[in-house]
Amino acid sequence: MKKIGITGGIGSGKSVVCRLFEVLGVPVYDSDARAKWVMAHDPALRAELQAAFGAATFDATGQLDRPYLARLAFHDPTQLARLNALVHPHVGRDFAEWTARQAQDGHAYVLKEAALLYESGAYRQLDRIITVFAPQPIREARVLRRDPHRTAQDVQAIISKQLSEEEKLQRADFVIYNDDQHLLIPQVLEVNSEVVRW
Ligand SMILES: CC(C)(COP(=O)(O)OP(=O)(O)OC[C@H]1O[C@@H](n2cnc3c(N)ncnc32)[C@H](O)[C@@H]1O)[C@@H](O)C(=O)NCCC(=O)NCCS
Ligand SMILES: Nc1ncnc2c1ncn2[C@@H]1O[C@H](COP(=O)(O)OP(=O)(O)OP(=O)(O)O)[C@@H](O)[C@H]1O
Repeated sequence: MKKIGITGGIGSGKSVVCRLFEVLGVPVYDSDARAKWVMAHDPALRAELQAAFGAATFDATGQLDRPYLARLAFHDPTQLARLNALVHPHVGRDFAEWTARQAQDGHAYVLKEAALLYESGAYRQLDRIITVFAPQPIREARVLRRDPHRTAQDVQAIISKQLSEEEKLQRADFVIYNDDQHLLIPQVLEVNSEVVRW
């Protein structure tokens, strides 16, 4: 079974594009959601996070304090590198287990959706990569609409922690343009046929 990565900067529209692939019956692994899940549920990881980032990492009810971690990680490269080093190996293992389960259902391919496929090294587990592209002003506007708690400065700080779109475009096997100029569905159908054919 082929393993295809789908990446793109914050607000590029990865999740929207993945919903279209799901309509075609393609299983999608959502790295962001799974990272959130392991951080909430894996006792060893919770202990490691608390040791690395202090008692404030979890609130009084035991929930991960995401705004606290976002302030630390998205404004300090050392803290972000520590967080990534703790979380990404868990996501890599979780993806391998998930993929093994999907293989039993006879799918031609699965998708792994992640903002950080190259940065995390996850691309090495994958056969081909799709990049979803949108220009930065459009991405910023989308994220500010979607996440009212973030400021333009927050979004720019996150963008500065991600690989440039130019590099993602250069390294991609397929590009889907989600720039308000191109239609998404025909592009998804085209990529799907190429992946199935190859
Ligand atoms: C720092 C955290 C707690 C902030 O949580 P918050 O709810 O504010 O943001 P959320 O998780 O929804 O992320 C928003 C967007 O930021 C970007 N982003 C997330 N993590 C990272 C990262 N490590 N580096 C660069 N960009 C990132 C993505 O585009 C993401 O969709 C959270 O992002 C986190 O735990 N990140 C580390 C895990 C990770 O790398 N996840 C991304 C894919 S595996
Ligand atoms: N073509 C589009 N037209 C209008 N709105 C869009 C379009 N594509 C995405 N959006 C909206 O922009 C926002 C960002 O899209 P989405 O959540 O899919 O991005 P993402 O790449 O998954 O971002 P992140 O890295 O933050 O997870 C969402 O609110 C989504 O509904």
